[in-house]
Amino acid sequence: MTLSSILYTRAPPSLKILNQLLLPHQTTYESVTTVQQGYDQIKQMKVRGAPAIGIVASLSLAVDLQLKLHNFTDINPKDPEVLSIISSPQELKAFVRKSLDHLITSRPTAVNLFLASKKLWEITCKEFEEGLESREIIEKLVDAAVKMLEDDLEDNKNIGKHGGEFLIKKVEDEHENKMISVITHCNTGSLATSGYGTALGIIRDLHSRGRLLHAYCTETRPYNQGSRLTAYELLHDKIPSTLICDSMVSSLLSSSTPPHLKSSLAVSATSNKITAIIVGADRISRNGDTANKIGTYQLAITAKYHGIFFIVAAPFMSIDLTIKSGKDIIIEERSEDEVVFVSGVPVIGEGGRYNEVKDESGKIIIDKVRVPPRGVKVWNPSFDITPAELISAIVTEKGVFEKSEGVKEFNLEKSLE
Ligand SMILES: CSC[C@@H](O)[C@H](O)C(=O)COP(=O)(O)O
Repeated sequence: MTLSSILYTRAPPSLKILNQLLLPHQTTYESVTTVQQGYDQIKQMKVRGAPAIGIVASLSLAVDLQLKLHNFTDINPKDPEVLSIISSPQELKAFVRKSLDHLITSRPTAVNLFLASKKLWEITCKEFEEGLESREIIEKLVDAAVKMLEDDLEDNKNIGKHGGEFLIKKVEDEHENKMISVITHCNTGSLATSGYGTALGIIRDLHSRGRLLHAYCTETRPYNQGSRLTAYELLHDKIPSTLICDSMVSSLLSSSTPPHLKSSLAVSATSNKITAIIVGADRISRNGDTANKIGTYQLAITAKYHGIFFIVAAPFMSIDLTIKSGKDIIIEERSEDEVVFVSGVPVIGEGGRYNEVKDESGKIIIDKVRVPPRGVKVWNPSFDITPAELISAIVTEKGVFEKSEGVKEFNLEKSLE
C-alpha cells in the first residue's frame, strides 16, 4: 500500500492527517475537525510540502463546515455560531473569509495555499451572488476541496509520465535503453502531495518502466525531510535508493564509480553517471526562477558544473504568473531550533533512537539533542531561489517547458498561449 498523508471521507465527514513529525518511527493519524486544527497541523509542520498544505487547508474548511451542517441538522440545542452560519449565507460568507485569512498565514512561501484559498473564496462569492442557501454553498465548497485532492493525484501521475519520457528521450540520444540514476532533494512524494508525488513521481515513473537504476536522496538539512520522509518512502516502495548528506552531492557527481554500481556488474559502463537532479517547487516565477527547499540552489550549480540535467517538477499551479522573478518571492525563515537540535522520536530498539536521555524511572526526558554551543548565532531560511538559468526543464502535468536555445530565462507566460 502506498503512503498517504491525507485521509478524507465525505460521508461521514472525516479528515485525518499523518503526523509527519513522528515519521519514520511512528505512524499516527490525527483527526482534524475544525479550521483551527487544520491551521495547527500546517503551522506545526505535521503536514508539509507545497501541494499537501493547500489541500489540507481546503479540506479542513470543508470538514469544519460539513460538521456544522451536521450539528445544525442532528444536534439539539444548536450551537449559536452554527445556527447563524447555516441559516444566513451572509454569515457563512463572513466565516469563510475569516477562516481563509487565518489559514493563509500558516506558511508563506508555497503558492498552493494561496491559490486554494483564492479558489474557495471565488466559489463562495459566486454562489452567494446567485442566491444559494448556506447548505448549498457548503456543498459547492466541499466539491471544490475534494476536486483539489483528486486533481493533485492525477496531475502528479502526469508530471511523472512527462518527466520520465523526457529523461528517457534525452538519454536515448546518447545510448539506447540507458538506465537512469538521479538525485533528489527534500520530500516531493506521497507525503508532500495527495499521492504519487512530483519529483518523486518522475522517479516512480522511471522505476515502473524499468529504467531507473538508482535514486539518491539528500538528507535535506536542517529539517531532514529527505532522511525522515523521502528515504522512508523510497524504502517503503522498494525503489533502489541511497541516502546521502547534502554535502556529498558534488562528490557523487564527480565519482566515476558511484556506490550503486559497485555491486551491479550487470550494468553497462555507459550507465555509470548520474543523469539528473530532480527537485520539486514551492513557487515558480514567470521567468522560471524557482523557490524550493533550502539547498536546491547549490544543487543546481553543481548540476550545471557537471553538465547534467537539473529538472524542476511541480504542478502547473506552482507557476505564479503574477511574479516576474524570484526576487519577488517571500522566503520563510524558521526557528533556529531546526538547526541547533537534532530531533528524534523516542523509539527504543534496533534502528530507533539510541541517544535518548532517561530519568531514574527510565522515562525518556530528552527528545531533541543540541549540537552547537548555546548562544551561537543561527540563520535558518527554509527555501532558496534557483535562477532559471540553471534549470534545464520545468515539468508540469501540462507538459515540459524548456528554454529557447541560448536564452537564460523561461517565458512561461508565453508558453501558455
Ligand atoms: C513537493 S513541494 C516541494 C518540496 O521540495 C518542498 O520544498 C517541500 O516539501 C516544502 O518543504 P516543507 O517541509 O513544507 O518546508
